[in-house]
Amino acid sequence: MDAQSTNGEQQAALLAETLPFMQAYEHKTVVVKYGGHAMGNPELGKAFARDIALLKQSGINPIVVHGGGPQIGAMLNKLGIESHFEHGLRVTDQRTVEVVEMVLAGSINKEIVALINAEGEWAIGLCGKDGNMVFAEKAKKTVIDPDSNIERVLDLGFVGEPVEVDRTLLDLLARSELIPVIAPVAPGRDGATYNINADTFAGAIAGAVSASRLLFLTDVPGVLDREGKLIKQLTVAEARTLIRDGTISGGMIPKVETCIEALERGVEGVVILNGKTRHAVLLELLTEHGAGTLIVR
Ligand SMILES: Nc1ncnc2c1ncn2[C@@H]1O[C@H](COP(=O)(O)OP(=O)(O)O)[C@@H](O)[C@H]1O
Ligand SMILES: CC(=O)N[C@@H](CCC(=O)OP(=O)(O)O)C(=O)O
Repeated sequence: MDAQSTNGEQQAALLAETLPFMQAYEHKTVVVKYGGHAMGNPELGKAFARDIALLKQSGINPIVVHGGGPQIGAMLNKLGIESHFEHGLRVTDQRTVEVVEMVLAGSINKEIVALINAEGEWAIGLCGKDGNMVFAEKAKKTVIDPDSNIERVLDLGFVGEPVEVDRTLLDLLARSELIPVIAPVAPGRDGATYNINADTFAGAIAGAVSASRLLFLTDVPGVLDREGKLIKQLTVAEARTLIRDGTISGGMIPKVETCIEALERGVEGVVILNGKTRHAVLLELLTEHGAGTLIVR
């Protein structure tokens, strides 16, 4: 067989594999959470934007929710503002929330919009404030102290939890050429601006629009066990045990908690995968060999 026909056969095999997936997702909504740790490499950023553009061109309805934790950290550092995390969430005072809004809804949001637009699509940058999309309340987070086993309430300042999501604007955009790119900042009915963990925000959006898939792009292959090996599938009960025993820690906690809530809200499939793999989104959605950790009921 000559090289040309081998190449042709490979292309046909690839098409045969991807077409049924494309058909299955046609007109379906896929929420992609693009984490701050998965950003930063221009080549990978372009590949991510290409994937999102291709989804839209294939008749799928992508919604991007992005984070930017490391980028917020760098800006706070520059400004000499200290910040620390509790249970994976940034304790946020008034000055910090101003920086969070500037970095998330400002520079990062517009960078992602520009990357997708450069792929020939029409992206629109939003945050929870736009179109009355999301309203938040001060987060009421409690944790059990592992030493004393006593529950304590965390005061995280202007950290919010989404309590109302209005899908009107997202439904309008789904019927248009526009791809929403959303920063996890939202107003409260009290007039304050809240900093919302991007994973939590993505879960709330995915739940409100009854997404078919919610993908979390991060900087690790998925949920890892104590030996650092990828766990390909996790039930909700197993995930809760791994949080309790400390195998899942830091930023992975809100991610996994969100996966659990999203499944409970009726999102069909939730996956945590490595955003540093080229074309991670396309590979996950359109091929048999899904990467990352699939969380199931
Ligand atoms: N069991 C675990 N498996 C994988 N990652 C974990 C685990 N426990 C904690 N982590 C940490 O969670 C991080 C991913 O969460 P986070 O830093 O919030 O990323 P992102 O910015 O993508 O949301 C990983 O880089 C890793 O350091
Ligand atoms: C309350 C809270 O922790 N908010 C996050 C929002 C950004 C975020 O979640 O970004 P990643 O997805 O890149 O981690 C923060 O201030 O870092």
